[in-house]
Amino acid sequence: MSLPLELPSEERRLVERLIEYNDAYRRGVPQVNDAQYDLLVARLRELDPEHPFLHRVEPETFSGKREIRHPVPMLSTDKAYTPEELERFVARVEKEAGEIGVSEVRYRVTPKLDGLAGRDDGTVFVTRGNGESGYEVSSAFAKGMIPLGGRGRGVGEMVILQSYFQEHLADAFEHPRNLVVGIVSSDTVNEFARKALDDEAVHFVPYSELPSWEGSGAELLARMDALTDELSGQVDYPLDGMVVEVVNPDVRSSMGATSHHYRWQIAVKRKGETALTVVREVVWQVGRTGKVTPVLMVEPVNVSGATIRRVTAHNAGLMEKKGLGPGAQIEIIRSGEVIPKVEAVLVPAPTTLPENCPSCGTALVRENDFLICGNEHCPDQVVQTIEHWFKTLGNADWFGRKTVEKLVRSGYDSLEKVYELGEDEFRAMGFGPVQSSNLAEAVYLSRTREVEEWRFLAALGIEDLGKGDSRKLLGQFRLEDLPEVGREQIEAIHGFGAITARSIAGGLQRVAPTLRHLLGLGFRIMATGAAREQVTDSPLAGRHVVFTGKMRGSREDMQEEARAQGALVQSAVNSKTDFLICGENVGASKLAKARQFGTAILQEDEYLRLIGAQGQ
Ligand SMILES: NC(=O)c1ccc[n+]([C@@H]2O[C@H](COP(=O)([O-])OP(=O)(O)OC[C@H]3O[C@@H](n4cnc5c(N)ncnc54)[C@H](O)[C@@H]3O)[C@@H](O)[C@H]2O)c1
Ligand SMILES: [Zn+2]
Repeated sequence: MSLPLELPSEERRLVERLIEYNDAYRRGVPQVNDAQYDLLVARLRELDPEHPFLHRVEPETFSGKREIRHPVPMLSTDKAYTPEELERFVARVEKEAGEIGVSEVRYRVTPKLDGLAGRDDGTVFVTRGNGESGYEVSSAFAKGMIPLGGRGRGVGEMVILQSYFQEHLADAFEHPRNLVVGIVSSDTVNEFARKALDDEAVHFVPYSELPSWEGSGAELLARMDALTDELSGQVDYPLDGMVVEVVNPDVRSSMGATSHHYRWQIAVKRKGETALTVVREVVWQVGRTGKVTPVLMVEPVNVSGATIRRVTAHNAGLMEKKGLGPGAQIEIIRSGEVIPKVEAVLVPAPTTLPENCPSCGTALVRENDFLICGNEHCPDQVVQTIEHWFKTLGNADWFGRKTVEKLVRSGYDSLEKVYELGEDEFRAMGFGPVQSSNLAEAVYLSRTREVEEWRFLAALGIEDLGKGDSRKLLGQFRLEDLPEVGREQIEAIHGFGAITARSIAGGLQRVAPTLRHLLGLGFRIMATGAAREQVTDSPLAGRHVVFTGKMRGSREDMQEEARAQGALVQSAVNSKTDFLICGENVGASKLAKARQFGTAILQEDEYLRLIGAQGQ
């Protein structure tokens, strides 16, 4: 067992962040977009090309599901972002083929589906997991996922029809993958997912069912762009490039695999595809913090396999400067995200800015490039605040956009009011009996399940105060003291500039009554803040710990002490658990689980010595 006693370095922080982002992404609640994530991965490769994180499949974990080993590993893919990188791949293949005496190598190209990978052997259906073993999600078919071509067709991808997503779900979900993950990972499915399943829009597509092209390396290199267009046009699923692979079995087996990808396979990604279109109409939307921003409704156009109707244009200033009014001809770019951006304006058109808030009619105020609605009871802002709260807390599902809109329309237009809601109130608003009971349960769970202090703070949705800055702030101040913290005190913390400090201080004052009210409701908040920051040199700092069996002392006290030393105390062992601390009469299954996950197992005495050695 190696103890985490070295000082935190950029590299370690970076890896911790990557692990957290990857985990969130695999759970269907990404915290950053793919391009941002890939940048961090590139930075790690620069710092330490040999880092283990870069040489394994980025794992996904679904709790409460049976783990099943794959007969052959399900690996990630190597990536080529430029034609040169693809040329180098072909050169590597041809060299290897030459060495084993194969003169004619065939390549196959298929669209790279952007969903959740799975393997269906006809009896059980398993996710990719960590590549070696995955989680059984056979129930997905009973829920209504359609196995394309029937059961038992091997590896493939769980996806939702792209046109269906654009039409019915693009407003409620950032990415179709998040919805698919939601369907397979939890026992219940939300209202959107239920409808998508009923409408037969959620599929498991075996890779063997995909349209494909086959040819030589020279043809491949000459035609890659055209092939991408042709194949994209033949599928109605979200795509993330093309997969190029060697067909010849002998070349495949001689090239083999790394611990991360097969050497005979590569994903070809375009940096972002662009298309030309015309602005038809400008729709203004109110954001959570009152910013009123434009969405361009454009002449429908096809970009990387998806029909685009809406394009973000960021702010009022940009609308004026670039001339993005109705009739403007624009080049749009789509790089990973579902909603594309303006890349260039080829023929500008004048635009008029709205004077009143589209949601509540309040006169808008101009602040630099932005239009602001200053009404804190503005319905659109309140809806997003409540939605953001539940999404960020992440410990209770069910509060999607449609549901929250209904609450706000019924007068429950603040977090204070939402926490007064019980089953009867939900029914009175017109929710069905099952949904009412689920919603009441979710309100209860969100209050009683443990939540990290920084997450709680970030969930309040204060402008400029995301998760990272919430952590930093709580490293210096206690949550309950924050409303009294002034701009200068925030500015004094490393990493906060004058402008953000002022905006955060203002935001904290605005939410102070809500914060005090919520704290009074007795949330189970795990101190991750000021108290913990001082003990980062404890061997428990940031570690996931589970206590089990009969302890000599009180288990509650031991858990409390562990938390005080910065540990995250869990109730059950999972892949994240670092230490299992055992008292007497420990169940065999807990131990087996710990061994399976490589968790360090400590007896009570050993543990006490470990933390006791600390202060010396
Ligand atoms: N936004 C975030 O927070 C975040 C976090 C982690 C990872 N990511 C993204 O995930 C990606 C890396 O993760 P990954 O390894 O899961 O994905 P990948 O992009 O490397 O893709 C590999 C997978 O593609 C699948 N696939 C789809 N179509 C296929 C086809 N036609 N043939 C063969 N295989 C096909 C396979 O199952 C394979 O496992 C990166 O693009 C990264 O940006 C994002
Ligand atoms: Zn408003």
